[in-house]
Amino acid sequence: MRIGVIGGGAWGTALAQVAAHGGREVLLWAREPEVVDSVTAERRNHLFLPGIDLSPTIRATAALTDLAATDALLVVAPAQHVGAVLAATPVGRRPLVLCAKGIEAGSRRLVGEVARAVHPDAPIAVLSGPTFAHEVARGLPTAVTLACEDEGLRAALSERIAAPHFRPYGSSDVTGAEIGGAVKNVLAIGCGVVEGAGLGQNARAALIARGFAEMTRFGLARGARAETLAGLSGLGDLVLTCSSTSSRNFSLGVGLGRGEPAASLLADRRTVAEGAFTAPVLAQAAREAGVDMPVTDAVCRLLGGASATEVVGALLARPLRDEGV
Ligand SMILES: NC(=O)c1ccc[n+]([C@@H]2O[C@H](COP(=O)([O-])OP(=O)(O)OC[C@H]3O[C@@H](n4cnc5c(N)ncnc54)[C@H](O)[C@@H]3O)[C@@H](O)[C@H]2O)c1
Ligand SMILES: O=P(O)(O)OC[C@H](O)CO
Repeated sequence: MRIGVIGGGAWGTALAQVAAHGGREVLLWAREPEVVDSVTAERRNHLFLPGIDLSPTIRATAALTDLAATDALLVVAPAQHVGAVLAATPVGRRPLVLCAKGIEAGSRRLVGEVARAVHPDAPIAVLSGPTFAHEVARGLPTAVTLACEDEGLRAALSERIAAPHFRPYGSSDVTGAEIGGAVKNVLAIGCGVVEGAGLGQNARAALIARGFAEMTRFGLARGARAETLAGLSGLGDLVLTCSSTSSRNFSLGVGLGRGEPAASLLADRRTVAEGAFTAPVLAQAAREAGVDMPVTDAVCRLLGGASATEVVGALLARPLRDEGV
């Protein structure tokens, strides 16, 4: 199976490195000409994944049409751009493995829904989990969820993507795998705020636990399975992203918690903090589904300029309730 990767950011490049394990050929499409040039000439991606020597079997291209020569595509463009990039990609009936974590603004569609609308004949899989790109690219042990309804395709993709340090666990719950990854980015911004505002580790643990409760409420309402949300792509990724400044979402929250305005934190950044785009869409989708998501609403207020003191005070002042989901 020849693998194509759409997106030469940190994660697309790290996944290309995994897929190239053992000398297997990979074609990486990057939007930035300097990425194509540096991967081709130096086996490096200075822009998005500096310091990593890439496999010589990764070939880079600036032409999406070149991906016609591959058998399966890993889609690693940011969630807000997946629709446009896929529309320009020859796909047909080839499997799309979706690796972006987010919900499309405007349409409020999960990435899988976007991909199905653009390429209805392509089978869909989702790869998601606790995966900092720089760790994966360095060969550190990592496990992910690989969700696909078709059992045979799931097994074939898992075999093809697995490497000694990179272990996919199969699931048929595509929606659950998508929702965990999208929601955890929003919650990670909240955890970053707790850190930046100096609110303590008790508050962070409470936010992770109550955030997981609202991820579960939203996921179940959208047809996800509880076991998926409690697995690598849900709780596993939530714990990772809520605990480290290696996370762009957590770091954005740290800045907000210190009182820096969202606009300046987001301006001119080359890397993506998906939660900032997903938060308002998720809040709207939750309202429409009648699902209570107070932490997500709080993150929206913080992104809109409200102070951490005011937002956290309002969260704590909500009426007392039983724990549960
Ligand atoms: N970096 C990680 O550790 C990691 C891990 C797992 C999942 N992800 C997810 O992977 C996705 C891609 O993130 P990343 O970290 O590789 O990106 P990145 O932050 O390293 O780089 C930004 C990416 O956005 C692309 N981009 C910017 N504007 C674009 C446009 N108009 N059209 C198409 N592409 C555009 C750039 O080409 C680049 O590939 C995100 O959904 C992210 O949540 C990232
Ligand atoms: O840097 P973040 O916040 O986009 O997180 C990266 C990955 O999604 C962690 O699994």
